[in-house]
Amino acid sequence: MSVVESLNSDAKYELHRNVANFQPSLWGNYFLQYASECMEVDENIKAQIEALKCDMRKMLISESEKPLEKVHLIDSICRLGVSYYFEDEIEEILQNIYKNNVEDGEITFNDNLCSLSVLFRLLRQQGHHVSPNVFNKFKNEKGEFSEGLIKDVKGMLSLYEATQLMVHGEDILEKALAFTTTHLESIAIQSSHSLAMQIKYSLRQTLHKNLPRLEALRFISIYEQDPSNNKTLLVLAKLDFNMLQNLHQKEIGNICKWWNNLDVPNKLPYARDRMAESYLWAMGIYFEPQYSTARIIMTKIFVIFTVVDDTYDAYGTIDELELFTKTIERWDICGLDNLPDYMKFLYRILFDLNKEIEEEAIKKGIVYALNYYKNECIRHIQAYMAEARWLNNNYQPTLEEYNRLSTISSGYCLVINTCYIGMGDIATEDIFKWLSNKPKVIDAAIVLCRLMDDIVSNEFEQKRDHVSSFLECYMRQYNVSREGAVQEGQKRIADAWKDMNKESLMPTDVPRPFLTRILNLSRFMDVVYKDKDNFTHSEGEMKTFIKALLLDPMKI
Ligand SMILES: CC(C)=CCC/C(C)=C/COP(=O)(O)OP(=O)(O)O
Repeated sequence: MSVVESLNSDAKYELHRNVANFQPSLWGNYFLQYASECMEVDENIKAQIEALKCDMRKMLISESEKPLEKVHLIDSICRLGVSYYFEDEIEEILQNIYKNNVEDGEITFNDNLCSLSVLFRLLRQQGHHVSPNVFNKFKNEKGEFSEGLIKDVKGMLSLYEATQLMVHGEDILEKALAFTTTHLESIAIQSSHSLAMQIKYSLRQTLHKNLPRLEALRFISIYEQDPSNNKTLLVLAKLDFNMLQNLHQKEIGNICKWWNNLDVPNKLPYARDRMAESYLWAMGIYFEPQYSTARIIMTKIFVIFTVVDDTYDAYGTIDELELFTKTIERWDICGLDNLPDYMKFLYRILFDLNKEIEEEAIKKGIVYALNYYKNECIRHIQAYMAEARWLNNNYQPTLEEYNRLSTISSGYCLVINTCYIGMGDIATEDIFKWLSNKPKVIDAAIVLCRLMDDIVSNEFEQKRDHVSSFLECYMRQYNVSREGAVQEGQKRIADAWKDMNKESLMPTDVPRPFLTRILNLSRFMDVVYKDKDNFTHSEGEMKTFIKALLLDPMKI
């Protein structure tokens, strides 16, 4: 019996299935047109980029530029999305500034609010401990931020962006955040110039929490309008944007071909088909050319586990799910006979993905990573199963029970594990050991992911039978309103950002590229789950992001 026939026969026997009515994919096989065997970049473009990089490098290391001018240049390089070409130079320049112009954590430059805020943000971004006391000089005798600052809109905006790097206990940054938010909100309403547009954007999407590709896309158009821009840098950013877009198009094209051949949307029509959205998630983790294979594997993780999630959350019956879970625990392709056809099909897809990950780990010489991947995968599925049992038994978990399980079922432990495999042999066994001990930075990212998802998905999920989320558990346990629970969730999300910021300061537990992946995963949550679940309901902003990053080339 085919999978579709077996689905129809289920209907005849009226098995209780919990269907979620997800919208079909917006993209179908649109991306198939980009599928390509050749992943090489056009030689001519490569040469142009190389020449521009060379000029920029000379500018960066030249002695003539004043330190704060270099700080602004570095800021533009980062925001235009090309800092990955100049990592060593940027690190050295900021290191020198830190050595020469920071004493006991205090920045000794005496400059305007805008420059100091940019410098503070860049130093923190690079992991340097700098004190926010540098902003004390902008306070009045009452210890409040001086009203005179309101006229300095650029400075206010820069300070606002700098506050996003705050860690726990930084009262001055909390105050700066409240002060700048209030005033920027009113400036944005009153004013109509281009700065007002930037303010509106930043109030909704801060720089620190934005996905690097989206920031590059936006900042290129702002930088282009800036009369004092650096033309070499602007052209480099535009050419690089198109070069990356071209590579990303080929990757999503090849993934689309694989997905089409599997024919999942027809065979498992109950599940979300979010191939393009999954690619954006993977591209959010790493966009650089060297992560091409890693992006493809991560897209497959997201798109397949979305189907697995919908199988556990909605379609599968409890008996089928118990069988499926046991099959996963055996980690073997044998013994599928007991599974219904639709699950055999799903299991085979998952099995093939595991094989692909295994081959990649062997190729990269990091076979030790596989055991961690397997354990995480099984733990993740077992958490889905436990939630399905709760739902089946109408069990209402306590907040502690919910937190324990839902942080595993969020999938972020599995996602982080797999994305490290894609980083190759810099991912030593110690990195996986560190990860399996759930360090604070991982914990923070997982809590953030769980809560952001729960806050925005809650209403849609509760339309069908769905296990309690953080909101229900918190409301029950503390007898508070939904609003009160949302507020508590938001406070925990803000705390999680502070933890992540703190854990990213030197000395870090692991090299920075591993922290960048976690930061990017959290950024994806901020961009996509801020006020609705744009991954599931992908017709709005998500469609705009995909179109802007993967369809529309940049005009040079
Ligand atoms: C492994 C991962 C992260 C896969 C990504 C796909 C996915 C399950 C997204 C969240 O869906 P959801 O909002 O329905 O999730 P949940 O059921 O956990 O609330």
